[in-house]
Amino acid sequence: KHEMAKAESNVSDGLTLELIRESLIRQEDTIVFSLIERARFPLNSPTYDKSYASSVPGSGGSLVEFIVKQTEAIQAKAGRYENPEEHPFFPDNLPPSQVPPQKNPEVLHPAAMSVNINKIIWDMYFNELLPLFVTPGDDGNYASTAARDLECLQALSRRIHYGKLVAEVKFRDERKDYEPAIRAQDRDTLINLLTFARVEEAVKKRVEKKAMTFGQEVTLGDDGNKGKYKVNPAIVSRLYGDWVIPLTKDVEVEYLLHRLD
Ligand SMILES: O=C(O)C(=O)C[C@]1(C(=O)O)C=C[C@@H](O)C=C1
Repeated sequence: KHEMAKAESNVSDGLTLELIRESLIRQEDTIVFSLIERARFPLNSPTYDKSYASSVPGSGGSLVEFIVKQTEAIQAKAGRYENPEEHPFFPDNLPPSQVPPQKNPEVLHPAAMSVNINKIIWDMYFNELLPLFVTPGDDGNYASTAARDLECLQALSRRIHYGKLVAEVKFRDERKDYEPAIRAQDRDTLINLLTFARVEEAVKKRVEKKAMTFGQEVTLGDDGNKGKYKVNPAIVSRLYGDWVIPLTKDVEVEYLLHRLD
């Protein structure tokens, strides 16, 4: 199947829309599982409270900011952000990679480097999404809570910034259609070109089903827990419909606008 997809593509590096969509589908598993893991804890609002962590040296903000900045610094040294699929939430003052450079194939246009919408993802996650899928309350597990938040943020960020690869392959496949719109810097036409409404509907239905499947209570014996899920499947579908897909499309448009620079 993969070989066929490759053969159909005129692209030398084997990048095809079909392969990229397979990766997006696989990443749905990671996102749904990371939400389930976060939902084990209640909101735990001190995790996000600037006064709670103010005595932690170098936190400069909340406990979650401290965990994310420190983790990103370690991962930067290990070469994580040399990979074009990874984007830091706090790109300023990250230490350089200390591992030998990897030979990542140059798939994307160099302008891709400047597209990072993690600030928007951060605000969406904490202000809109989190209150929808965790229970209110406080069990004191703030460090674990922050670690789970980081996993959700990284999974969402990777998926949304995959829009760069999606856009690149669409551009190569339909250059004649995309070039005039890019020259005219015409966002509306670009959005129309890159939108597949039926694919979006399928994505939303599939993530809802994954939330039901992965988030069910597994018991031996009676089915007293039937219909109870660890994360509300309707909210996972809404996460995709309201945020993940629109933000992926924003990344696609931003990337395409600079594709001919
Ligand atoms: O699969 C694509 O073609 C994408 O561009 C990805 C995606 C998505 O975010 O799931 C975004 C826009 C399309 O309308 C369909 C799906």
